[in-house]
Amino acid sequence: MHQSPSYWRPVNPGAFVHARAGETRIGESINAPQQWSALLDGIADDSIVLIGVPESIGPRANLGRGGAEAGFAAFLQQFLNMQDAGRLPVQRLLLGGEVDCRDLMEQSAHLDASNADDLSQLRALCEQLDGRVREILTPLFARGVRVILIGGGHNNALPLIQALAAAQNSAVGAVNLDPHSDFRPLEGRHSGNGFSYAHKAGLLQHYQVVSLHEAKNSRSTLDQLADAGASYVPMHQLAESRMDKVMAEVARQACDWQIPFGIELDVDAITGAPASAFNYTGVSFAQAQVFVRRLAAYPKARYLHLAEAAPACHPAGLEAGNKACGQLLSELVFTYLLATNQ
Ligand SMILES: N=CN[C@@H](CCC(=O)O)C(=O)O
Repeated sequence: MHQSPSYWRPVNPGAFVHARAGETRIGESINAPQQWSALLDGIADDSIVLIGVPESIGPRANLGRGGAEAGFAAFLQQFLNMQDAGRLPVQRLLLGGEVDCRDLMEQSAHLDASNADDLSQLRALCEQLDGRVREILTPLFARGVRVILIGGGHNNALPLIQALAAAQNSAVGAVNLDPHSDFRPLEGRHSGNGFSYAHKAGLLQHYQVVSLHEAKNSRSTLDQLADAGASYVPMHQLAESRMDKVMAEVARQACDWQIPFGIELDVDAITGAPASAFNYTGVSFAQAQVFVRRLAAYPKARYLHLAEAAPACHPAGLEAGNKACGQLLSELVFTYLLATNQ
């Protein structure tokens, strides 16, 4: 019997499925253990465990907008109602539940990031959340599985890196598709400094950002990034290059690291994707798929982190945002499943 992490909650796929006679929806066939011990026991050699973190404390503690708390539910609503027609490798997925963020979200609800005291409290709550995410992920990585984490804010990169490093007993790497480096100062935890905290702790040995926008990062952030030995492909260079060519080189470098690494994707990198930092001039969805596909093919790529999808940030409102986030996140999960299935 394995002790369940204090803040783990199973997801009941049946609550999302609209059944239709003669069809099998993914939510009807997916393995979604309702006990932590059953989740661990259900892990096979090629399993991929999918975990959600329904929170927006990190983005708000970074002076951004809320909404990312609903990204995981939008994904589940779409993905679990898609067909399991036996053609895509969905049977490798274990729906591994979610990190319980309800009490932290409640405590954060009245906090106003424009007030200094409230901002410190938001950052303290974000640090508490780090511990919960890390506690759930560490035993999963220790079992050798790949993880897909659907946020929540990009703050959850830190506990992902901490958990992978703890399970591997080594520093790790990360490749991030993001206009922002999230290498902001160590000013208290939020969605903009997951990688700088991980670097400071000696856990992030290699870091590369793809499609970084050189006017969406401060001078001090870019200087810190350079001092850390991290590299990036500027967004303005990407516009003149073919994504598959760029990613072949990025993936070759990640492979040369010879350490486990994570695939980080902030959906605000994608043009028109609902997110706190909504982007009208980002990469196309097809380019984001190339990013995931090229990296996921490597066995040392141990996780995919889909961060910052925030349905309420869609210009046409919540309903459109749920649809958009549900479809974007589902397709990125399919892309990852296919790329890791070779
Ligand atoms: N992870 C996102 N980082 C961006 C987000 C800004 C926002 O939420 O508006 C940053 O720190 O600049």
